[in-house]
Amino acid sequence: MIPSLSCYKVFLPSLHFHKFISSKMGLAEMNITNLSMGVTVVGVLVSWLYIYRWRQRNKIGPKTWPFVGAATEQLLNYDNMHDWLVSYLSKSKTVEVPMPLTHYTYTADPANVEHVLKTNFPNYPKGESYRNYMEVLLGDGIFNADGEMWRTQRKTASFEFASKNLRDFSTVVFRDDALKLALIISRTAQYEQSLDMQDVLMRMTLDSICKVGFGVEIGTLSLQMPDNPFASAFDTANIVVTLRFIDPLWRIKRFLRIGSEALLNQSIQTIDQFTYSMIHKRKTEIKQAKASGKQSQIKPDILSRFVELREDPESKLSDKNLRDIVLNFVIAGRDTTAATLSWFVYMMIIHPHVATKVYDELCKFEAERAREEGVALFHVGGLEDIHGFNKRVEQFSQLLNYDSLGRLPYLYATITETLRLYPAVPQDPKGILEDDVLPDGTIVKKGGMVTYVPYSMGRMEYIWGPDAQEFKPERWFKDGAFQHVSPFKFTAFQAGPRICLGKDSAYLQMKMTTAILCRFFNFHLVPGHPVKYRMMAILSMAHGLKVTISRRI
Ligand code: HEM
Repeated sequence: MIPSLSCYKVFLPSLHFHKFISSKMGLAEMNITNLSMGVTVVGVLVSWLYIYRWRQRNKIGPKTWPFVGAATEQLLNYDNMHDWLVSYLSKSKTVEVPMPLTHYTYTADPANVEHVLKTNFPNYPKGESYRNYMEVLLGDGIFNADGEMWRTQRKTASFEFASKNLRDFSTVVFRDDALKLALIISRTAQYEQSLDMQDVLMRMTLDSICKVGFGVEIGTLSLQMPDNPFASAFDTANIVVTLRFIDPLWRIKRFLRIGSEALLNQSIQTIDQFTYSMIHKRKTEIKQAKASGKQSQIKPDILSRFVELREDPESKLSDKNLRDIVLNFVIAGRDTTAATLSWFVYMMIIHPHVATKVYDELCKFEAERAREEGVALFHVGGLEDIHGFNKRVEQFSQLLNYDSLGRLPYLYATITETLRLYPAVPQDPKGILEDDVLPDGTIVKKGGMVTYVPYSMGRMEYIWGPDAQEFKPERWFKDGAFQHVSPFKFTAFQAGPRICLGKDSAYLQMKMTTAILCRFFNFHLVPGHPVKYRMMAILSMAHGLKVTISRRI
């Protein structure tokens, strides 16, 4: 306790001196009073904070601080966020993460996931927050749309995706691009060089989706590995919009056009330039084809189909709508597939016994298919016979088509197992329109967000059993046959009315590519290369996947 200074005044002899001293003493008294008040306030604050945190001692999920909620903990764990969530969700199937202006609920409970994605689907749209974060990139495209706008796009796109024309066209595109990739890899092996597999896979899927989506060959997958401004801008935009989810200052940065938001602005300009030029090119080609009566020359790509739809008087599609549609498909089809393929290759590297089983299945398949087609397989005169080797790769690729690829169950299971542990969309947030109670009793409030977490779900023992964290394609088989599981348990493609529209197309490309890669190559990680995910909407590798390669016959 601090004593009051006034008790010393009685000892002072002269009034003048007294006044002088007492004025000085008054100041000191004030300072000490202030100090004592300050100490009291700090004391109260510290006690309050202590009680605030103490009351959360039994809480499962991140502990919060007043005003900022769990934002600090989430920011501190940002680079590791998926595993940070695994640590909480393994203790509780649902965790609450209060944030400054909103409230996040993360769940790995299949019953909750079914409720959100299907049973009470209308209550869980993408939501305003998601829309605000992503609009700059996705616009009004299917990924970012809700309600009627989503329903219309979904209907049209589902119809297009079901078309045999598009499937046949995609098969050819995927085969050509996988073959191109194989020849680049073969050359890398020949010269004993290293290669960033994620980079080449991103190039391959970008080329493919641009061909399937816009009908245009952009040629980023080539031996010269050309820089592509669209691809770099696209990656940057993806990273920055993901950062918005946890950066409370993003709106200010956007307003001031500084930092990450300035970078985003620049990237969007590059993306738009590229996309609008594609749209104009395709429109001109279609106009010319129609004017010369050569409708059959109109390509079966997605953009052409939507440009044609635009001519329907009922359709109100503007250039901006077309831009949003195609960009959404690029986002949907490019990074997801390339990221999955990268994790697949990594799984083959660290699980060589699985790579051997995949290889054995492919060799058997090759022999069977060659017999069926009545073709003699090229004889390769040893690993030095580069020409013969490349010819054999090409010949093998011709044996692959939509139907024959369906006869590789172990390969299919290996891709699926990769997606279980490394889902391309690791967490998927939904808005909340009205207060609701999830099946496990968690109350969710209007305006917050509920996120199902495929990355965590794939690792939960309460879903997959004690070996949940192991990479084991065999888990997908029962009595020798592949067993599909509930999409509310294996959530890599989402589930319910908004289930991924490109699932079959993605599997087609992944099977085509991995069949060629695993049949003819072994991959080895460059020593010391770190493999770690990067925090963005898609689960890609932060440092790429540097490998050396050996050929196998
Ligand atoms: C391994 C590859 C893929 C994975 C793991 C995957 C996963 C997903 C997921 C999780 C969603 C829901 C996203 C959300 O709620 O925002 C989704 C939606 C979607 N995907 Fe895929 N996807 C893949 C490949 C593709 C491909 C190749 C295409 C088409 C070219 C595609 C087209 C779509 C579309 C159009 C939607 C939006 C559906 C809607 O909102 O109604 N996806 N995908």
